[in-house]
Amino acid sequence: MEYYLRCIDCGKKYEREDIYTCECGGLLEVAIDFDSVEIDFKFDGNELRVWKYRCLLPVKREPVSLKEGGTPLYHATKLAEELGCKVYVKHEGANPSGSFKDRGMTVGVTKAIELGRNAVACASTGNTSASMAMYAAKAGLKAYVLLPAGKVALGKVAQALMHGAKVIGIRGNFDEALALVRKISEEEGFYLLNSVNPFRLEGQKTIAYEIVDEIGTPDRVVLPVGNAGNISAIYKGFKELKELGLIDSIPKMSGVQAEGANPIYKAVMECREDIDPVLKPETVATAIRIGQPVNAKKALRAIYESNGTAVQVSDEEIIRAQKDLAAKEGIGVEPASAASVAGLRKLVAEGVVERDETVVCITTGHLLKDPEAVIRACGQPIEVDASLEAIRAVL
Ligand SMILES: Cc1ncc(COP(=O)(O)O)c(C=O)c1O
Ligand SMILES: N[C@@H](CCOP(=O)(O)O)C(=O)O
Repeated sequence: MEYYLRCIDCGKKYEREDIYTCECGGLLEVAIDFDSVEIDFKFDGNELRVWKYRCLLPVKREPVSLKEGGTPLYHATKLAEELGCKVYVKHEGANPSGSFKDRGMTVGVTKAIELGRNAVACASTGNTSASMAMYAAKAGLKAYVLLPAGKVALGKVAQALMHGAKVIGIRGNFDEALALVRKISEEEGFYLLNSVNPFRLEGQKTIAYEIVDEIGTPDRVVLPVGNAGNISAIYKGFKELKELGLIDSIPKMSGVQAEGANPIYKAVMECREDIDPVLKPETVATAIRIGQPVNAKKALRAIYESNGTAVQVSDEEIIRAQKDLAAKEGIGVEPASAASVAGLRKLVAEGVVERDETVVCITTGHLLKDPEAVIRACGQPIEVDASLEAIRAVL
């Protein structure tokens, strides 16, 4: 498969692969030469995993893989009953490190090795660091992580530490950490694995491929938006399938943000092509506590070109959706992931989603990522004396 990097703003093409942005400052995307592609997979719902679609992934060597992808797509019957549309939940929390980031990291870390790098780096609200540390460990690379100190869920910090990353908390927010890691990576020659890296997003586009593989093209995909890489990647995946003649339509890409971290939502409401940063983002969904999404332009194009939309939800709505997914559908997700269902509820209430639509909500991370949020939402377990009487009294 032939491909090159192309600037989404000025269109400049690059054969070299060791860059993240264009000379003009624009974001880069991997442009595939479709005439050179030989499709060697079937959409038959079988053997789902990222590397099933290798003929559409821009790597040349054997991938660094931990068997990512192939995540369950649940028919959420109780939510469907409540909302009056057909609802599926694609649970990305079932990936090896517990989030969708693994799809990106398997490609990104493979590219790091192709480019001869021995160290990778990222800024993170948690999941990117957990995933990068895991894949760096598998590949034998050094891993450096910058986190907003005290603002990352404990499960994610634990993963990054245990997989051997050097974890540095900064007294600042995620957006500041990202600006710093971009500079330090350039100075030190670290391979940057945030979603500004176009190769990482290539792995994440396989979410679209897997959805089509299992149920065909849905009418709408609803997902949480933070740094805005995932919505851009999934849209790219659907768009490629359409350009290859493998599907006829593209789902309406619908992004959900927390009220306290909502730059994409605000831009969509004002029909703008770029954002005004939110300088002090705040939400219980720490994974999407991001005020200046690096992929804003790509995400806004994905939303407009697919006739999608954006919606904002409150922290209370997020926690209610998290509890409902867990208690009514048996799907355990972290708060940011539940934003997808909270957002779908709002879109149905506002009449944006039509009753006969087939909707896929992406739940991006596992419940166990953020145990402290669970205790805040559900309280501590009851403690009683070790006797049957005491137990019966609280049943
Ligand atoms: C669990 C979870 N959900 C959603 C997001 C948002 O994804 P994106 O940054 O690609 O918009 C992130 C991280 O960014 C995340 O960790
Ligand atoms: N939620 C993210 C934030 C960083 O996003 P990225 O996609 O640019 O790596 C995280 O898990 O750190």
